[in-house]
Amino acid sequence: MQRIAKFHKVSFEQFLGDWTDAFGGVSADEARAVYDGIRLPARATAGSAGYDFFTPVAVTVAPGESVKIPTGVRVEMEEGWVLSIFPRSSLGFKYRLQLNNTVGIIDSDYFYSDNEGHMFIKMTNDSREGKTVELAAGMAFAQGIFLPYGITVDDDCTSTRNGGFGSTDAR
Ligand SMILES: O=c1ccn([C@H]2C[C@H](O)[C@@H](COP(=O)(O)OP(=O)(O)OP(=O)(O)O)O2)c(=O)[nH]1
Repeated sequence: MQRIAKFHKVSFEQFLGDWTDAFGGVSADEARAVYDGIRLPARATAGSAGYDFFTPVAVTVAPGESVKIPTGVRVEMEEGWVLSIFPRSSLGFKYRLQLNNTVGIIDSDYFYSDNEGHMFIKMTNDSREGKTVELAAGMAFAQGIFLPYGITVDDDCTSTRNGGFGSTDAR
């Protein structure tokens, strides 16, 4: 097995700003308690491909609603690898819990962005049966799989990333 990456927490300052953007006014003490409880992604079994991402707080998503979760986590990867974020099958099967972007792509150079490469995961409860999703704090809600990728033989891209979510559109 190739060991090519390492998860880290973002700094508390980064987390506080992003958490406040996502959920509005929380005190620094409340945000600190959430931050201190953040668990880095982990695999459930030695044969699992996916690193489970855990909810920093309890999350309720009503049918048709979305939630953007600042994970508090960044990932350092060797060049030539990408972290792909997928739904957990169980939550998809039970609730049709979907990732808004269908699959999340975490580029290796995102780590060096001004936002420390803070990963966000946005999900929608697409239940057709009116089921509300209740995720307890610390529950695995999505999974990330490290995948190798190639580039074309005549690739001459030299630009660098700063940010995500359309940050490269201006190029
Ligand atoms: O679910 C996601 C998807 C992406 N990202 C971050 C990491 C990724 O490296 C960056 C950009 O993602 P992507 O390349 O998929 O988005 P884009 O719409 O093409 O934006 P950009 O122009 O910034 O590449 O946003 C997340 O935190 N969560």
